[in-house]
Amino acid sequence: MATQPTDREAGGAPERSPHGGPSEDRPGSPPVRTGRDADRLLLGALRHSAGRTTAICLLSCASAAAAVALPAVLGRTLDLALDSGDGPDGGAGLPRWLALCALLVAAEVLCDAATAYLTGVTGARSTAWLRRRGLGHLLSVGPHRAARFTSGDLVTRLAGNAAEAGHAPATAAGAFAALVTPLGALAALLLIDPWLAAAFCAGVPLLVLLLRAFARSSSESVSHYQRVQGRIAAHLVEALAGARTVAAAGTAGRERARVLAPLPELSGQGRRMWQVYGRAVVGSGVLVPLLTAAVLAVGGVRLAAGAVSVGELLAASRYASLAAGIGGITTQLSSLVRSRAAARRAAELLAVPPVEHGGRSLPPDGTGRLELRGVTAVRGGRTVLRDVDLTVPGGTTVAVVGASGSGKSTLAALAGRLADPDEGEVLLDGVPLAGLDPGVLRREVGYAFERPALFGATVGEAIGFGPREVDDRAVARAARAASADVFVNRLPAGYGTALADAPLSGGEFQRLGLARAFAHAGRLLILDDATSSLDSVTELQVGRALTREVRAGTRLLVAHRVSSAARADLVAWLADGRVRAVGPHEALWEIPEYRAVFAAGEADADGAAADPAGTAAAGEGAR
Ligand SMILES: Nc1ncnc2c1ncn2[C@@H]1O[C@H](COP(=O)(O)OP(=O)(O)OP(=O)(O)O)[C@@H](O)[C@H]1O
Repeated sequence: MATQPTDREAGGAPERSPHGGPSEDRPGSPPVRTGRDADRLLLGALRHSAGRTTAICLLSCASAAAAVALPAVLGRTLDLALDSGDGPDGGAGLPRWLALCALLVAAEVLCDAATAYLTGVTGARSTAWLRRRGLGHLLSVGPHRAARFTSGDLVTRLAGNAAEAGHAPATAAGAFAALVTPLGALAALLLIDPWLAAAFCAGVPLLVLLLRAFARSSSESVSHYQRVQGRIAAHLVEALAGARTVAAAGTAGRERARVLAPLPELSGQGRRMWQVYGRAVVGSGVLVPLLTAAVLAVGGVRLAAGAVSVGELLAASRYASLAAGIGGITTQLSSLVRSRAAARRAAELLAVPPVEHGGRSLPPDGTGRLELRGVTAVRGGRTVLRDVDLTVPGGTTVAVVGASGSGKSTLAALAGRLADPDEGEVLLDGVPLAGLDPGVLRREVGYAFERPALFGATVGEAIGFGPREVDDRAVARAARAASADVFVNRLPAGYGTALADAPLSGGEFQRLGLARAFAHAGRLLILDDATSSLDSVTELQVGRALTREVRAGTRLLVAHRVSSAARADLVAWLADGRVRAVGPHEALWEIPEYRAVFAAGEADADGAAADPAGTAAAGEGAR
């Protein structure tokens, strides 16, 4: 058995990395250049939202310009108001300057509101773009390669990490604009009086050092934090998938401890992040008032010397705070650091190479001849199948048998290209599967699994779900062949019953999976342990219907029961990573080791062993 239901359903024998991240020891693993890949991904997101990002930039710059102009206009207004007491014309133009002040305040507020709206929209759209790309890529790499990530880790990457990375374009635009205000304020200080600008600039190197240290330490702890989050999510998904086993074993406490084991590490990294952030905020919090005070002190001296007016001093004090606002860029920087770390995790997913397909078709008159030539498959560093040669003539049914763990599911996955062999090739009607057009491949090769995943809103849709459209009659026919029609008709709305409202037993679930495979049967149908939950009578009925009522073609059945092997035209017996023998069941039955394969699996081994033709099928024990 493969490690967990989803792997089994995917038909692959995925390799797991013990730490839940990408497996680095896999042969053929891509080199993960995630730093550069992350930047490329963020640039892609930026290009995707170029229009909105530019608008954010322009609006933020307009708001910054209004903020920078306001102190000068206020200063001028103050000077005019002070002058108005000196003579009858002293206050001329004051109302206009007051109106300009009001206009600038209104412009700043409106620009900020529009920026906030666009920032939200851009973040959401970029996140959606990243998620679509990630999900599309994940589906294109195939179940075997995707299995290097655990489900929980994938959810974290596609949900949380994509959202964090998706905010990068808007944050970058905001950060750029956040520089405009301090730089504009510095320029204004320079214009009012160069000494004021010089007083401010004396403290700038300290501010730069502070920001650099922050960016470095923050990046490291944020990456670590996100990795630990992914690990917790992976454990949680495993625990939820195994909830029944955990409850039955009474190990809920132990499971909770396992899921939450990385929590102290997460909390440590969280504290470190806050410490780094806190240090930066305190640093800039101390530096900013000091800079403002220095500018004001120099401004006071210059006022006394008559080099600046009272209004200009008022403007200078405001410009000093605006220029010191460069320290506030820590917030944007922190957000960008998080986005980049998150983009790195999303880029790891995108670095997995997609399955490459050819564009070839199959000969129209092909019968479904399947050939495995020199096929080797390595799983977890162990060679599960070694140099396997197997030919299944078109239109025949071959049962693949062997002890548990002998590689039956691995072979079934390779036969329909749910995974590629590490060496050798698989051909269908003479065409290598790797060269086939993906549409042709999925139309002509069908699968049913031990634990199928059902998609669609209703039971009927779940059966009809597949590479081609099937009408209601075909759905009903397939359900009949899979012995599913009786229980489906008993459901409140028959085939129209919502899947969520259909209480299904394991065997009924399996029969819906079989019905789906039958409805879409192409020239090769692979049933990987897909009847294991059926009682012997139903299994016999399904076996017969498969020959008579489903589109004729080649069948490859992973079988554990004597009766399944006995009904097949040929049996391929796997042992020690090789095909030990291929032949009719009756002929193989003469070999004691072959009989022993079933003796271990059959509850009524004695009866079964004495019945090579499997005619005691109705009495054989379910596995
Ligand atoms: N992801 C994986 N990492 C490491 N080893 C794996 C992985 N998947 C499968 N294997 C190993 O490959 C071997 C073959 O697995 P496979 O599922 O093909 O066996 P099987 O014959 O179908 O077994 P069963 O009859 O129990 O279902 C097993 O020893 C299994 O432990």
